[in-house]
Amino acid sequence: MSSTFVCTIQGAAIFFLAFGIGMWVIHFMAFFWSKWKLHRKRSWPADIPLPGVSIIKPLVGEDPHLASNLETFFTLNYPKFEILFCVQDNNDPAINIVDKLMDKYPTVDARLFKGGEKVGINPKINNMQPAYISMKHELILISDSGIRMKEDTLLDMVCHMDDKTGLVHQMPFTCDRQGFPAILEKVYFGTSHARIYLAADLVGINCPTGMSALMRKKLLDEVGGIKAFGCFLAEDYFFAKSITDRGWKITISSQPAWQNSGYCDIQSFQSRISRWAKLRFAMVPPTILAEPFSECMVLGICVAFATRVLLRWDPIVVFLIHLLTWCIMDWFLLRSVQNGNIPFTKFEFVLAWLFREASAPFLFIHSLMFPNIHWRQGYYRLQWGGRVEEIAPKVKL
Ligand SMILES: CCCCCCCC/C=C\CCCCCCCC(=O)N[C@@H](CO)[C@H](O)/C=C/CCCCCCCCCCCCC
Ligand SMILES: O=c1ccn([C@@H]2O[C@H](COP(=O)(O)OP(=O)(O)O[C@H]3OC[C@@H](O)[C@H](O)[C@H]3O)[C@@H](O)[C@H]2O)c(=O)[nH]1
Repeated sequence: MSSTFVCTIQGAAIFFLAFGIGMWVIHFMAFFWSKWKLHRKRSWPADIPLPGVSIIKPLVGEDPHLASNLETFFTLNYPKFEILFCVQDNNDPAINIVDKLMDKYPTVDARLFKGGEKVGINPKINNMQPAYISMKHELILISDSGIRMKEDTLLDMVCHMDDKTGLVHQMPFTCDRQGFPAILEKVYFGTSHARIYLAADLVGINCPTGMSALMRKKLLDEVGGIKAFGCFLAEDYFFAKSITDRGWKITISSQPAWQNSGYCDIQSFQSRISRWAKLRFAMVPPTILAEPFSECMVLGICVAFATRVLLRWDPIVVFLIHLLTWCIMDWFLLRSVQNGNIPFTKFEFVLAWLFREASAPFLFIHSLMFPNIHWRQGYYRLQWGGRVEEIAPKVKL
């Protein structure tokens, strides 16, 4: 064997081992941060009045949980807020649900905006724009249609908005629902996704998902309002980037986001995760290189190879120990994020976990091979950097 070849193999082994150690550090950082940050109540100074919040709810169509999810916004325990529902289609079935809720809670300040306004490509921004220009409070909460609130969720978010903070976001998680797809979603959002999300929050890396984001409106107004972000599909990432670029902090709140969509199936879960991956690849291209190695199975193979080359350890044994310890760490992280009873057995957890971990590399390859995006009614092509253009719905996605 030539010495160049030996050096290359040893270099690769050292790289994989270092990456493996890095990922184990991330496991511990995420677990520590989940214990430190999540499910810990904060209070608001008694001598300062709570700021008003305009809650914008962009809606497209209905699902079996929509009415009960939306109702949780009418029963929030918060002194000063308005709810601004937005639908882009004048015949959207969500209109009926919103009308009924507004009749049921006449004392809650709520309005419905129909038709949106075309200010860019991002359909969610277009949908929200009319509400944005008529909102009246200093804080804006953008909250996706599938989100459910507890009575104190809004207060919890506002309590994290200190003088230096410009954006408070909720870490995505899920409500307890029945069936394997629901278990899979909870396992994903409580393990793999939570790990990176918490570690990123701990070290201040911009990693927010826009399903529930509370912001200072003046910070959006300073750069031209939400319409300035209409050229991006991942408006959430660029809201946060714009805010941190100006020296403000972003943080997660103590309650995770309670996603509770009435439609829960494996295919829509995977296409959503794949859509997010395509957004990340376009916005932050180094993730294309880093993500596969941050996945349990791929990293396990790499670490088994590395320890074989460097330490002569049995690769099968190393791989199996890696898998087992990763799975156990994930179970503890999930329990910490859930902060209560896990609504399924350990056997169901292992099944969902294995399914998710084994399918992750294939989803990654699929997302790279088919980079165009189908989101609700629209089809889009992403450019490097994250700008987007609309395309005809003819390409395989
Ligand atoms: C030895 C160190 C290895 C570090 C490897 C890290 C590899 C990154 C792996 C996965 C990234 C997953 C990010 C999950 C959250 C993002 C969810 C998402 O895609 N949301 C989009 C849709 O709402 C949103 O538009 C995207 C926002 C963020 C994109 C930026 C991702 C950068 C992630 C880098 C995290 C590094 C954390 C390191 C912590 C020490
Ligand atoms: O055409 C659309 C699509 C979506 N939306 C709204 O946008 C919100 C998020 O939509 P989905 O639930 O389909 O999508 P996701 O949960 O994957 O969204 C996530 O990824 C993309 C980001 O831009 C979002 O901010 C983030 O929440 C919903 O409230 C939906 O009603 C629109 O208003 N119009």
